[in-house]
Amino acid sequence: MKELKYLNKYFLKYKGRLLLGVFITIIATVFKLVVPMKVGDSVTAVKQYLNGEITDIAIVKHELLINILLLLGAALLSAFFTFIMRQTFIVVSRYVEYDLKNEIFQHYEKLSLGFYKQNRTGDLMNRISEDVSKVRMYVGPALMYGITTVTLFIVVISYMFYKAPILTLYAIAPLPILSIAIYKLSVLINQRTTIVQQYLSRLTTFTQESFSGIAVIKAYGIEPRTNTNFEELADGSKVKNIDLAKVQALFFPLMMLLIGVSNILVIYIGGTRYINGQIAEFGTIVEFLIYVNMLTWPVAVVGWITSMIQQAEASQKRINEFLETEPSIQNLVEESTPVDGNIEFNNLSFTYPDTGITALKNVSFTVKPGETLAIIGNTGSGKSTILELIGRLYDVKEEMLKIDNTAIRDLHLEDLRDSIGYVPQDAFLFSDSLRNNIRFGKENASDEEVIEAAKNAAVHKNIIGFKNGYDTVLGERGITLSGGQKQRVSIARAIIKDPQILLFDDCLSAVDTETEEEILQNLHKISKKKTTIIVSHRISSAKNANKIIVLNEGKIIQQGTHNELVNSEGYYKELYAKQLLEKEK
Ligand SMILES: Nc1ncnc2c1ncn2[C@@H]1O[C@H](COP(=O)(O)OP(=O)(O)OP(=O)(O)O)[C@@H](O)[C@H]1O
Repeated sequence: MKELKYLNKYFLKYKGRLLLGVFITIIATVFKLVVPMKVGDSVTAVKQYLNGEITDIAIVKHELLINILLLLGAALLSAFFTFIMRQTFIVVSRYVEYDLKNEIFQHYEKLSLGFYKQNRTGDLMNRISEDVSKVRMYVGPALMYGITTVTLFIVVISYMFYKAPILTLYAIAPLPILSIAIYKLSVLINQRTTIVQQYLSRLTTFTQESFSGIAVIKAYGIEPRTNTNFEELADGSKVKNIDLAKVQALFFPLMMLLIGVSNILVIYIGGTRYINGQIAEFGTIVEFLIYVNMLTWPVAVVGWITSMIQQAEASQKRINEFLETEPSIQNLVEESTPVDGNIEFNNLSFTYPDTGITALKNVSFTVKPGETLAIIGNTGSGKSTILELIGRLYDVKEEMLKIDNTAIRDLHLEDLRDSIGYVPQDAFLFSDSLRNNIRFGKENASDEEVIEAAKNAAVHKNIIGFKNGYDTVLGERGITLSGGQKQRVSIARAIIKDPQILLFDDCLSAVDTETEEEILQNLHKISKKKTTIIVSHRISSAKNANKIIVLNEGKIIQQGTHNELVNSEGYYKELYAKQLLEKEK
């Protein structure tokens, strides 16, 4: 229960509703008690008439009528209060589920990129959906049935002892066995359910990947292999589901068996004691039979509740693990720190904490507002890492990276990120309209602004060519757009933000050279007072930059302007010659 203590704050938040729930549960239970009482009284009255203890049939009829009315009233009231009881506990559990999901999601969003690299997306999703659902079972049904059971036990068993103590002992004797058996069965059911869920999630992942990668599957003609793999997984899932069904099938027969034993004991012991005169009223036996049946479900529920709590504890532990994870990148300043965009790398070396790969070694350069820096280099030479550090996705030593002469960690994190327009290498578009995908950079942007940004990113013509224009909804991961179109929508998103620093990570790789030229010219116009960094493999993207640095294995091996670099021996000149040759071919 240690982990579940985390939920106490929610119990406190909804204490009013919960207390009302407890109160209503008690009332509903008391009304439930009236039903067997009145059935017992009715049977006793009939028996007394048959024995000749009551001679006037009118008296018996009158008592039966009163009993029926009371019975009906009590049953209706009990049903009504049971309905209200569900409205309190189950509704609270839904509120808690909602709060907890929001809390987890908001916490996820605060966590640093490293966290997402270390944990699989499926796992993150499972904790926010599956685990929260299991925790809800503790807050809702487990609590509700727990309170109902305790109330019913106290009220019914006390009354039974009051009526016939010895008979009560016999009647309730099999109930603990039932509770333990149901508990054991529930544990088994849970174990098998977990396995079934694991199979299901493997099947879902496989199916999702197959559909996402359908183009590759078709191109390689591996549909038969994919079908076989699916069949194997589905077969495994089927076997585990059958295993689960077998133990589930035991649940009700086991319950019936033990109720049967209790009933036999009540009839036998009750009958014997009535004959011996140890029980005064015949109706007591009938009354007890109803009580035993009334108690059976709550007793079975004890086992179920126990396993529900165990599962919730395990789930809450997994949730707490993430909730207790602190974001490795934290905002350290209170006051607002507007950013001008003077970027300074000072002998910066950086090693990725998770892999230990040293991506940058003694890198130094400066870029000022109004300037464009181009970074050229082989794959894996550390170009993207430079951009990630400017966005403070990772921390470095204070003196190594400054913006506006202030260590990057001394800038307000929100101000820093607000001042950056970042276009990643792998353009990610949401399954939404093109307009909203561009607006993502500026939520309240007008249609004119969206069009202007799209024009600057040289994608406007493509967009208006679509039947629905800016309202074209993109499929999952923007599959309706070509690679180059996706890159340009992603550029438009950064442009519309109108940030002080623009970071382009090899985002023109999929556009032809003419379009590249058009975009670069537009960028030149709009970034007159901004700091721009363009990462590229192409000389054409870099040539007009104020400064170019060439990276190799994390080190700057050349720097200068295009003219300076083409006139000195080295990587840049060779690349230029190679790309010029390719263009002429
Ligand atoms: N998130 C990460 N965690 C650990 N190592 C990383 C991470 N990102 C990059 N690296 C490693 O750091 C090195 C530099 O990578 P980086 O992405 O900066 O290169 P790049 O020059 O941008 O390459 P490309 O042109 O292929 O995009 C590589 O060896 C890479 O494997």
